Amino acid sequence: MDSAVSTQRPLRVALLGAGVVGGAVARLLTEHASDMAARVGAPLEIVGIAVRRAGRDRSDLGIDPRLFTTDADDLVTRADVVVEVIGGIEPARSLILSAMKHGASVVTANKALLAEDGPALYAAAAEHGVDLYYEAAVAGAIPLLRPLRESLAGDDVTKVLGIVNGTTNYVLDKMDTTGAGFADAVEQAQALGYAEADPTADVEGFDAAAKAAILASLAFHTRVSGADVYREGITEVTAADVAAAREMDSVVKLLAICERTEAGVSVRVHPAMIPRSHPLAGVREAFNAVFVEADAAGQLMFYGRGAGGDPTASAVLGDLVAVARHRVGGGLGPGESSYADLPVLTMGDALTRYHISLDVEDRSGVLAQVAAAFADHDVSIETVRQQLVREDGDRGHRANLIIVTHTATDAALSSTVERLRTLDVVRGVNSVMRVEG
Ligand SMILES: NC(=O)c1ccc[n+]([C@@H]2O[C@H](COP(=O)([O-])OP(=O)(O)OC[C@H]3O[C@@H](n4cnc5c(N)ncnc54)[C@H](O)[C@@H]3O)[C@@H](O)[C@H]2O)c1
Ligand SMILES: N[C@@H](CCO)C(=O)O
Ligand code: NA
Repeated sequence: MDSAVSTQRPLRVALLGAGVVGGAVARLLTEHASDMAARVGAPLEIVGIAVRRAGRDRSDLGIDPRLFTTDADDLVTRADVVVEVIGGIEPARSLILSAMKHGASVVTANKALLAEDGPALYAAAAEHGVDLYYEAAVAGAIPLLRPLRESLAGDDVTKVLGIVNGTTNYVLDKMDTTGAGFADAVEQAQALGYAEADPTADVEGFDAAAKAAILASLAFHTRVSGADVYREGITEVTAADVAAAREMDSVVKLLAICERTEAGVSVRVHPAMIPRSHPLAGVREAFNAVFVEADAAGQLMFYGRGAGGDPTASAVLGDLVAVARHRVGGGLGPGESSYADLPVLTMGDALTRYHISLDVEDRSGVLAQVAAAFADHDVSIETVRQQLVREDGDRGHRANLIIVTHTATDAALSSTVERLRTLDVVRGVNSVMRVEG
């Protein structure tokens, strides 16, 4: 340790939560204490770790057991930096606000809270002159928020598109490659520490929607909350959808899509087919990948581990070093930037493409009726493929019709599907999936 470090008073770090992420943060912070001190310019001293249950054996973390406390309210009043890795809205929000009020900078991995109440946290940070950093909240270990918030601050971001939930990517990957069932794959993701405490947040797309809100807010200098994000999870993705994608030489991925258009910003999370040749199709297991498009920079791609204890702790510790440096050398990181205040569009206005697989009667005039449903909604068809399926009793042959559209508004596309469902000649809608890439 250099002499400058040893003469600085230690910075007091309070850790809230010792679960998957908190445990990894505590262990790595202890193992790398002298390097961290050299990088910060002062030693980092853990003054306490708030846990829900005292007395549990946590000897694997290599932490003095006397540091564990169940009194988080007290702990946040006696720290220079508070690291919140409890998750959820309360008591995380009250603890963060109290920490700031008592002068502490905050590092958090809590996307749910940021997407629900980010502006209030930013306002409190500004009021009390402290930092709020949260790189771990989106795409875990991948440096993504700092590039958006700082490196690209001089550019105009037009689109952010990516896979930001490791659990669902793991599940879809296992369903595609090993034929694993949905429940088994979710259980494996939980055992590996990828899933949220309640995996509903992952599989229903809430986790990805929270991340999309954070990404859109930073990318477009506009407040976007989790509630503004159109959301569909993966629980409705069927084996038929995965098979339909395979037929198209495509895969199904849960995508987060943030776009700036003439009219405003569109932010959505839903499963979509992407061609196997697309770089996002090659993102396997619990990995994350995010494309960013900016006017001057062009296309950028970020790839890495988006979940798991150590990868997430890497991002938390990077933030901890950044805010601790500010404590030593003065200054603050950037606060909220929402000056652009662009309108957030509804899903109906989003521009997308659909892949639709229909079972139809195979006789004259059927294609014309189907085509008319598209034309009536001003949706242009890109390709149509027909396969004979089998005899269907007295009703003659049945065929499988696979239609891929050109780009249209989601409102026009979904109305088209509604119309198709009402046609007598359409015997069943096998699969409807948006297409990206
Ligand atoms: N696991 C990941 O891969 C990952 C990745 C990125 C971000 N995150 C985020 O990190 C945060 C923590 O996630 P995790 O996976 O470590 O969850 P976890 O459930 O493993 O850990 C949370 C811990 O907080 C404790 N806790 C709950 N309420 C508490 C309270 N009032 N006081 C003290 N402790 C309390 C729980 O007992 C638990 O041990 C969440 O916000 C999550 O969204 C997780
Ligand atoms: N549950 C989240 C953790 C990372 O935020 C995921 O699976 O991606
Ligand atoms: Na990150």
